[in-house]
This record gives sequence, C-alpha cells and structure tokens, in this order.
Amino acid sequence: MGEHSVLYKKVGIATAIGRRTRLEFREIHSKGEDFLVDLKSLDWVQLWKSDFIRKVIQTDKPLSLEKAQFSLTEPQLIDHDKFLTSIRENLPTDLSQQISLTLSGVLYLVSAMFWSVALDEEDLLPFKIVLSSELSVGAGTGSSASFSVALSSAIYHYIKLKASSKFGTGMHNISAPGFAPCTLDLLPVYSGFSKVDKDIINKWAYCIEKVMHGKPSGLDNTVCTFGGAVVINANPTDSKVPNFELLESLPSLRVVLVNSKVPRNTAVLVKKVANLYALCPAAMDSVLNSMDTVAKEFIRLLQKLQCEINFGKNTELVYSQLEGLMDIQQGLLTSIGVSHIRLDEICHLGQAKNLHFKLTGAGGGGFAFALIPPNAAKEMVDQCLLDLEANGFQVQQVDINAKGLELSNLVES
Ligand SMILES: Nc1ncnc2c1ncn2[C@@H]1O[C@H](COP(=O)(O)OP(=O)(O)OP(=O)(O)O)[C@@H](O)[C@H]1O
Ligand SMILES: C[C@@](O)(CCO)CC(=O)[O-]
Repeated sequence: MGEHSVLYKKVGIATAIGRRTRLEFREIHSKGEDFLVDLKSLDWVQLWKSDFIRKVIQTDKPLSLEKAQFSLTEPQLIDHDKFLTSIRENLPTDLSQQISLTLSGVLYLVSAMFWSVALDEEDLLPFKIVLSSELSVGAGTGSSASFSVALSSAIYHYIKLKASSKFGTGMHNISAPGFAPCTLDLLPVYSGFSKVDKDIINKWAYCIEKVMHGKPSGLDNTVCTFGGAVVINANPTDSKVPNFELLESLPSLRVVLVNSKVPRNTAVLVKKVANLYALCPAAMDSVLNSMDTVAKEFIRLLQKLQCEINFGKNTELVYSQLEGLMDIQQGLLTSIGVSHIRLDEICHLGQAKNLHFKLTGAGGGGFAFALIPPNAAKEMVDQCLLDLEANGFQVQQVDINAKGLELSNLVES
C-alpha cells in the first residue's frame, strides 16, 4: 500500500510474500575458467573471461568523495549514473532490455563490491552463479528487489568467507590499502546474516534497484532483506533519504494474488507519474496526500485487526474497512494512470463476488491482490477465482509476512 506515493515521501507498507528467489554460488577451483551467470528466469547464460572480470574489478570507480573514504560498507558513495554508463559500455548492445538490466546489475555488484577488498588475484577464483525465482519477472511483486538482494548477499558472503580464510577469524579490517577501513567480524562458520550484514547487503541491493528503475524508494529491497512487513516514511523528515521501520507483527491474512499477465516496466510507470506531476502539481499533491492518508489508515487498521484477533473479537468491521481502503487506493492509482484495462477487469470480477482487488507494485499490468476475510463465503470466493481463471487470469494464494534473506544448504565443492 502506497505504490508511487512512497516516491514522494508519503507513507507506505509492504510485506514479504512466500515466493522465493534462489541463488546458488559455487567457486570454480581453476583459475583459467570463465565466470558463469545462469539466469534461469530469463533463459540466459552469460560467460565472462577471468581477465575481463579482474579488469573491471580493478578499474577505479567514479565516487562522490575521495577513494580513501570508500569501502564495502559505503556503496552510496559511488557516482551511480557515471558508473552505470561505464558498466553498460561493457555489454553487447543487442541484448533484450531485461537481460541487459540484469547483467548490468551483476557486473555492477561484482566490479564494485570486490574493488575495495584486500583480496589478491590469486584469492579470487572464478565462480558460477545460478539464479532462479518463483516470482514472475517484472510483474509488480518485487522480482528485481529479490534478485538484487540474492546477488548482493551472495557476493558479500563470498567476500567474508575469502577474507576469513586470508585473515583468520575475529574482527579484521578487510579493506585494501588506499580505501577506508572496513572492519567486519569474520567467523569460522556462518549460519545466517547479522543485522550489520543485512544493512550492508541492503545498501548494495538498493544500488541494483536503481539500475532497474532509476529512482526506487528502497521499500522492496528492504522487505526482501529483512522479511516481514516494512513501513516507509513513517517519520516525516526533511531528509531526502526515506526511513524504514520493521513492523513487529502483522496479522496473518489470507491473500490472493492475480496475475493480469500484462507485461509492464516499473521505470516507465514511475516516469509516467512524474510527468503527470510536472503537468499538474497541485492536483497531484492532493492525490498523493490522499494516498498517504489511506496508507496510514491501512497500517492503523492492520494493528487494530491484530488486537481484535488477540482478544478474540469479531473482525468483520475491520476487514470491511481495510477493503474499503483498498478500493479507494485502487481508485487513486487509476486516477494517476497506473491501472490497466485488465487490472480493472480483475477489480470488476472481484466486486461481483465481494472481493476487493487492488494493483500491487508499479501497476500498468502485473499483479492485483485481494484479502479473503475469514467470514467470506467459500462458494463466492471459489466462484470468483474460477471466473478470474476463465477470463485468462492466473490466480495464486500466498503467505504474507514471510521470511527475508536466508543462507542455506552450504556445500563445499
Ligand atoms: N529472477 C530474475 N533473474 C534475473 N533478472 C531478474 C529476475 N527478477 C527480476 N529481474 C530483473 O528485474 C527486472 C524487473 O524489474 P521491475 O522492477 O520492472 O519488476 P518487479 O520488481 O517485478 O516489479 P515492482 O518493482 O513493481 O515490484 C527485469 O527486467 C530483470 O532485469
Ligand atoms: C512504484 C513503486 O512505488 C513500487 C514498486 O514495487 C516504486 C518504488 O517504491 O520504488
């Protein structure tokens, strides 16, 4: 709740859904091999020569401050646009936009994350990355954020493992001479990521979200990193940087996701809204303020719902209020041009059976979701889902408040 308006400092909330992106990372124990990136969702395998990867890592990166201020913990110091331009120059020009964006993201992280770390040529062996996802790519359920977090966490974890075999365990400065110190706690075995790790990973993932969309809010990558539910811009400040709060508890809601199967591009939709803002600022301010009110009310009602569940109270009214807010927000998003005729059809089919759908993500196609209140008549819900499928939509039930980043199945090769 709060799509688009969160980019204008308004409040929003997002939750992790139980659909995972998996990244398998394997070091290849032979120096001369190529680096390999297998993108299952895009049906693309990329090979890069070891010499090429070593060269892009060593090349100086454009920064907003001196190199002596930069380290693995400070990705925000990279002059993003200049760096991205240089990354793109290393890619063939005949790639599809999706593949080109993804490979730009991979090269960005590989070349910038290793740059400041004190690992010699012989420490860095070629590796193979295999990426697959249960999420539809580019459909409004945060696939790009999920990809960005998976990739930045894998490289970060690899750096820590390599650093611990070089420096030993304990607190060590892993920066190369000439860079700012980066002191990390290196452990013999890792079972997961600490809060410090997650904060660093999240910062790098945000850089890749910028590769994908230009000016993202950072909400999607924060949700993918930390899991659960995250509120953005809860504390109004003059800062340009949004603030994030992890919500302690969110009621367990039944949610149905419907795929309109209409492809869309987040960056294009964000630009469309920005253009409308430039044309009609006063009216847009008013719509964005309304979106802010709706999102705040939605969060307040979710908390109220949790209390009512705890006290065994009847939750019917709160569900109706939440659904009312979803209808209002869908109307506001439609008014700024980010719905789509197929999303409108989902909403109409839902209304006929008393389910209230709202688009999710940037809109323009992609997914819509509805809450299924506990008292909803099963036959009505089942019929609605059948009607949606009969009209060519894809329906799936999802868990919300799901886990974020996890490390699993570590196997030595
Ligand atoms: N599993 C994946 N493998 C490789 N690249 C991916 C994967 N998932 C997403 N991407 C990259 O992310 C881009 C989609 O980003 P986009 O922001 O448009 O979609 P989204 O994140 O699903 O939507 P939203 O930001 O509205 O939630 C794709 O073009 C592709 O470059
Ligand atoms: C449109 C938008 O609000 C939703 C993307 O999931 C963009 C963003 O938050 O970065």
